Amino acid sequence: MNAQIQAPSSSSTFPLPSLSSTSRHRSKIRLPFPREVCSTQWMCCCFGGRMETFQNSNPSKNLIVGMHSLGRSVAQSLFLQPIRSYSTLPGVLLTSKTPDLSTTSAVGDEKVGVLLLNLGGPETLEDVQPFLFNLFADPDIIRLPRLFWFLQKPLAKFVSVLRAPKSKEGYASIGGGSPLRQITDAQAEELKKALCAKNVPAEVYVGMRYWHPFTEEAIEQIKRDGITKLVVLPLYPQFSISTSGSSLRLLESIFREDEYLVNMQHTVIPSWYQREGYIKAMVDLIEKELNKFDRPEEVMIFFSAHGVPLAYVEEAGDPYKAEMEECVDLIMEELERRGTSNGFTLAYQSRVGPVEWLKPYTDDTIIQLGQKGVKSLLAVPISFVSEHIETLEEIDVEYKELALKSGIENWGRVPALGCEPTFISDLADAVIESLPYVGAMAVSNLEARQSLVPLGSIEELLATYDSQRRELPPPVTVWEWGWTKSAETWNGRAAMLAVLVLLVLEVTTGRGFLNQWGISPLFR
Ligand SMILES: C=CC1=C(C)c2cc3[nH]c(cc4nc(cc5[nH]c(cc1n2)c(C)c5CCC(=O)O)C(CCC(=O)O)=C4C)c(C)c3C=C
Ligand SMILES: [Fe+2]
Repeated sequence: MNAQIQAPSSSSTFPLPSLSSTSRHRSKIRLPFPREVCSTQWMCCCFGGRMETFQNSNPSKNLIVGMHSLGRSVAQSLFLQPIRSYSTLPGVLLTSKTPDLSTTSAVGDEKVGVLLLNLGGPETLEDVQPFLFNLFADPDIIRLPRLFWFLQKPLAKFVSVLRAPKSKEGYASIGGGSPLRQITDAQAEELKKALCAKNVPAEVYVGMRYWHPFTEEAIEQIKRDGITKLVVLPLYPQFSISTSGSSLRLLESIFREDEYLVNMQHTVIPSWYQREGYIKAMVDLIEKELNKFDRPEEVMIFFSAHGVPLAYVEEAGDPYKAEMEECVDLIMEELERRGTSNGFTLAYQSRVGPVEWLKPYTDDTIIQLGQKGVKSLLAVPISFVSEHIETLEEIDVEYKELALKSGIENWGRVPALGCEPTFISDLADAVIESLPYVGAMAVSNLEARQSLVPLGSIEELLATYDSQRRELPPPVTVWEWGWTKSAETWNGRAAMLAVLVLLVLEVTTGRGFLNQWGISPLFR
């Protein structure tokens, strides 16, 4: 084990250890949290000791990977806990997957709730522009330098109006709206049933970041229902500042303001891509689609993940890329264990705006694969567990067309997990495993709240990988003459500044180009 763990102080986070990867080609996983001194007892119980116990009693590699998943997910739910809950760790961690609820008091007098966090999507074409406004108004999506924070909303209005026609076209082509709400509601329903079947009755809520039902609405319902223990489960397998991070940031600000919520015990499972059940469910779906090809062994498995701007990973420390790569490795290892050893590629799709995003890009990669003579391609959407515009339109229509044009003859696509029973059952297990670690909260005064509640820990979690928050250092600082990357960047910045100046003039004087075009009410 190369993991090092912080000694948690009453106000510090439990870190996420870098588990030694079982990957064939992974060099190393970047640790998104600072490596500091560790409470040896805690580390031993939670990781070192536990891993040994499992390895001794169950030498199969399969199981070890599974325990990695368990260790990681439990660790992830733990690192948001206050120090006083960790005296319960060792015993519980060494028990079976389903803890004895009579000792964890997860039910009984307690009312357990699960809050599923998701992105949300426009339900009609009229919703598209306001949905895009909400998305671009999120400082975790458009990250402005501190000096320009006051422009976040006007800029969001501007960008959302500019993008709306293109987005509307996409949503129109998939039936006039996003299926996300319907699918997430169905997942919530199935999760509730799965929890009940595992003897953990719980209410399951859906809180969307950018459209209905908004996270705020879900929280109101949670309060009305008198939930006393809450498990927060973002529906993104891998963590990104722009997705789970943004939702947690919002949740933290809601919790901070609310007396009821400050008193409610909760825990967070920030990412869960390593879970055995999730990996197996993905592999089941891949195998099924592979077998539809005439020659399954010749098919290139093409993982396509939603991209993020490169600076999120390189400057802000977003663990997204590392988690994505590890997730793909785990899936390929499980496939190999089952006797499938196809070639595979990971690429990133859906970039927006002028900055550089994670590479390789999906479109470029498809063209290259065609040039290399690949004839059969199976696309696997990997960053999201529901069908949505980027699977139904971008992959199924745009990338398929590009692939066929590029010389690929046989095309297939793995469906999103949706309500796959193995997947839902694994989510239920993740919730149950996290219950014993739902934190006790401080109630009395602000100081106590700041030092003991997990909320403060969310803040620290966010700060550890995202220390500069919105102030990302410029990706290119030195000017180079010619049609160079730096020239492009500086031109882009100059244009951006000009737009900002025009917007400010528009807002302050009520005159300008938007007025002339008759769209000035945008800023009201
Ligand atoms: C893991 C998943 C996602 C990441 C990471 C992510 C980052 C990210 N997205 C945008 C901009 C847009 N995203 C849009 C839609 C959208 N994004 C995700 C997931 C991730 N986004 C989903 C599931 C959806 C679709 C929801 C649906 O309605 O079906 C859109 C709107 C659609 C469009 O116009 O293309 C935008 C815009 C950025 C800028 C970003 C990282 C900074
Ligand atoms: Fe997105």
